[in-house]
Amino acid sequence: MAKEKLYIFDTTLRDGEQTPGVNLTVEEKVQIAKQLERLGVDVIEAGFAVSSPADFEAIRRIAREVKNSTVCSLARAVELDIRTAWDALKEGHRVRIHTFIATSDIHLKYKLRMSRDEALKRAVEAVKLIQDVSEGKAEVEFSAEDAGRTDLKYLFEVIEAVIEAGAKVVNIPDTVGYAVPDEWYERILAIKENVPNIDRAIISVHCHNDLGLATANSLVAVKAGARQVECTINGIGERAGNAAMEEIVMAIKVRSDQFPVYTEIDTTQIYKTSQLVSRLTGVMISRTKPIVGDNAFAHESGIHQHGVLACRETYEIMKPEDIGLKESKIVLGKHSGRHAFKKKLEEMGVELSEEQFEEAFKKFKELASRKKEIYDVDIELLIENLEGAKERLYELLHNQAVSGEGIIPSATVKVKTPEGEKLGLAIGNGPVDATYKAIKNALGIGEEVKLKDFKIRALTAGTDALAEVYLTVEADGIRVSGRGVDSDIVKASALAFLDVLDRLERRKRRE
Ligand SMILES: CC(=O)SCCNC(=O)CCNC(=O)[C@H](O)C(C)(C)COP(=O)(O)OP(=O)(O)OC[C@H]1O[C@@H](n2cnc3c(N)ncnc32)[C@H](O)[C@@H]1OP(=O)(O)O
Ligand SMILES: CC(C)C(=O)C(=O)O
Ligand SMILES: [Mg+2]
Repeated sequence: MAKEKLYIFDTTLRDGEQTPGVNLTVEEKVQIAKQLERLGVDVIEAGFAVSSPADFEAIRRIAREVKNSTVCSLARAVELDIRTAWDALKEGHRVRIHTFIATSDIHLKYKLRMSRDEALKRAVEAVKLIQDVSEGKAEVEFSAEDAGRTDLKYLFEVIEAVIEAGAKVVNIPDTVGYAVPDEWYERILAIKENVPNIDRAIISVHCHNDLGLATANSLVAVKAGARQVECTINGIGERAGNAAMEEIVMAIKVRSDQFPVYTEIDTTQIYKTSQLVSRLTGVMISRTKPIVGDNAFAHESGIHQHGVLACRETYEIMKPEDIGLKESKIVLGKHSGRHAFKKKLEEMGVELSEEQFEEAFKKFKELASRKKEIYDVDIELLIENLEGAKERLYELLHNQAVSGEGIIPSATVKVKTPEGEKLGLAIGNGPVDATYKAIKNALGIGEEVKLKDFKIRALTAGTDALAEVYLTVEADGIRVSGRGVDSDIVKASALAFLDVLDRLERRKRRE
């Protein structure tokens, strides 16, 4: 059977922004909206126009600047909300007003203080008003807030009435994340089977994650007939958040055998979008978050690493490239085995006899039992110790860096090399940058050595702490890491850079 399209309605900029502690500027919202457009979402809910001048302006800008996704504003079943939403959207390409009213008895009684009949009437009036105010130019979506806890028969009546009034999308929210999958499937199926005019509208769902079931509930709803899902990037949103878009989209892609639908999301944009949203909202992504967490494509245990090295699919159900990541990670740690360790040595260009290898592996396991993260440089050091101490090619004889308010940062270094002492001078973006440039000048190194990673951490507490700098550079396709320790951060950085250059030179000679 031919698959049907599942519309992806992104509410990162509306429900996602309701995450406590999140407040995006207009510029940030526009930046995220453009990335959502590149990702290929069908609808961007850009905000709630009446709620603040900033939201109004963000919706107005997004409606004007986004061409390939429908832009939407939320509006209560209130005339001012609807008129304000239309004012914000009217210059847009394809726009939608999403109006809502709560339909559960608990919301009607305590929050809205309305009867069921009154709420139904307000819903119908709101749907009609959107069409009048926008002269039919805005698409109409209606949500029955707290539909998960609404009396089913009354819910059928509300949905039938709003469709009759002109709603083209009827959204069924599990506002408080109370539903469980079997029950939610039955509810959506019941709507499909009992609302007489349901074929004139798209059924949508909007699931919250209070019980960790938002993705599961969204997916069963699709099986029951929903053809729009509302979701957010990284699952951010009110309380425990909304259904995470990346999870829904990848579940439908990876398990296409299970779903009668496809999406038009460019999944290779997922990782980039997730990082952008995390950076701008300040909501960190848990390492174990499905799809986009740091560990989603990382393997630390020996048995898994062995499997993945032999055939990726043994432990990976999707490709990192599918979400826009370059590759999966083999992380060395205390659970790693010989296969992964050997692979790492190969990548580092290290060749060992069988005996040396066993010795190195033993030392690696000892180190990994004490240390949380094992960097390449830790392994380099381990191998060096195995082979006996080597004389260094470069030695830092002198370094001086000047920086401060109103001063152009500059540095001088003197380095002992096999060819004699070399002096370097440079200015830079800061004392460390100037020092690196000075070292490059002293050693005659150009742009071919590229800095790939720079980590600094305090080894001890207090302002006199020892600083440890870890550095990775790439040159001529070779990646090398180095380390430097000193109580002076600039000197620790210089030592790490010379360490890395030393290893790079040895590596080149070895190869
Ligand atoms: C489930 C959801 O996520 S719904 C969306 C939630 N998002 C937000 O609330 C964020 C933006 N909200 C806001 O900026 C403000 O709440 C505003 C501007 C919308 C309203 O502010 P205020 O007028 O000060 O009202 P307040 O927020 O205190 O109370 C909500 C009012 O809206 C009414 N209301 C709530 N939902 C609806 C609805 N769907 N249709 C009509 N009226 C509604 C409430 O009954 C209450 O009315 P009352 O003032 O007559 O008692
Ligand atoms: C406005 C509606 C759709 C909502 O966010 C909810 O019910 O959770
Ligand atoms: Mg919500």
